[in-house]
Amino acid sequence: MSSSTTAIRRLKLLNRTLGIGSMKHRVTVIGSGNWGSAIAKIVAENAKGNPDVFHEEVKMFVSKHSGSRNLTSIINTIHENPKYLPGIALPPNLFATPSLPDAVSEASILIFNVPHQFVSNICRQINGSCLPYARAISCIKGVDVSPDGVSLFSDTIGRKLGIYCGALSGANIASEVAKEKFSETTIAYAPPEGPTEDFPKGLTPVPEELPTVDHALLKTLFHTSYFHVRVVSDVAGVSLGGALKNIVALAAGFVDGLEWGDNAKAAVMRVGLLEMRKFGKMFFGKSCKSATFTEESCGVADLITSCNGGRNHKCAMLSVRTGKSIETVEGEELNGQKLQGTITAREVNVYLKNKGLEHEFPLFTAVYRILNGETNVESLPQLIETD
Ligand SMILES: NC(=O)C1=CN([C@@H]2O[C@H](COP(=O)(O)OP(=O)(O)OC[C@H]3O[C@@H](n4cnc5c(N)ncnc54)[C@H](O)[C@@H]3O)[C@@H](O)[C@H]2O)C=CC1
Ligand SMILES: O=C(CO)COP(=O)(O)O
Repeated sequence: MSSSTTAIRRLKLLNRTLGIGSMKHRVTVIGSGNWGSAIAKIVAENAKGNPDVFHEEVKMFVSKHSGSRNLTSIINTIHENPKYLPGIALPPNLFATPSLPDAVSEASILIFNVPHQFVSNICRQINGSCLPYARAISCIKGVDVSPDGVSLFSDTIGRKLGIYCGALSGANIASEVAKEKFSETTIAYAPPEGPTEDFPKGLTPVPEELPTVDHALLKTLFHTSYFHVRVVSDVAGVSLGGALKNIVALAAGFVDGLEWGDNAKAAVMRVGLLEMRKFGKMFFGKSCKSATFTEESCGVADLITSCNGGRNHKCAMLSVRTGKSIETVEGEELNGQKLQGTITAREVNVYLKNKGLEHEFPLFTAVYRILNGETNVESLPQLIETD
């Protein structure tokens, strides 16, 4: 490095330290549902608390499909999201906007937090509006499956927008986090250093005037005294844990619906955890670490919380108890919130069937067949029985 480059760097460092001419990150949350609003609350609080790194104003995109007229102006007036996160005060520095271009055009950090079935459409609407050097985090629990391929939503978002996207997932029932009850989460962030298949020219660098987006900065943005963040590099493990546990949570709900007791539920959770890990190993190879499923919040901890207090578990249980379809229960019970497990079970099954691998994942396959009316919940034990 030449002496003049070193001098400029020193000057920038000094300026940054003194707050002169330094740039700050602008943060936007894309999504305003149950988890979208809870995460927006946290990052808005942390943005305000770290004025040297972040602009105080955090934007939150509110879809016109939110099912509540004027939700944007209601949120901005009463600083609460009465549709998706009622009773929780949102910070006044969080600004809701119904416009995606307005939400993303100046943001250097984008946080994606919408039900996974809406991601492709949202990316299509964003394309071309976001900063080329923006960095993103996906809080989405789902996988992007087509008959011949399975992708992480972090990769899908990154590829569609031409920016790097990491992932956040953990044992995080939104209503508990929003009430500031203690929980942990896992963030995975590992941007490539050189050219890759998705980024043949490499990533557009974050301007030097902006604070580096690294593990420490992400912790500053998401960590609180009640929401403990661990940052790792296994994006596949973090994303798959959150997506696949939703299928297992449906199985746990079915079992609870039959009142088969805790041993039965523990059995489907054990088998489910093994299938989650096997899916990661089989389709994501070395980029997915076994330890992520057992050591991080995004793995076994999320499985436990979701199989007890999650929406997938609740709707599956009520479906068995009432004899109503799970889609009917979802419509009646969730006030517009969306299940991810039912869609994921079907998407994963299309992929496994196409590969001739349904038999390798008997629990995932059984859940799909129960949802599809091809078998009944009472058959679960024999469907997951091994030799
Ligand atoms: N709620 C929770 O406890 C947690 C949820 N997650 C994950 O976070 C992601 C987002 O979930 P939530 O915020 O809970 O969403 P939600 O289940 O509350 O769904 C409502 C959201 O969907 C949006 N929406 C509805 N119809 C739409 C459409 N046609 N186009 C675009 N958007 C539409 C609404 O605007 C709103 O943002 C999901 O992948 C979920 O699995 C992760 C951890 C906890
Ligand atoms: O992911 C969750 C908790 O970590 C919430 O799961 P549900 O979508 O089943 O409510």
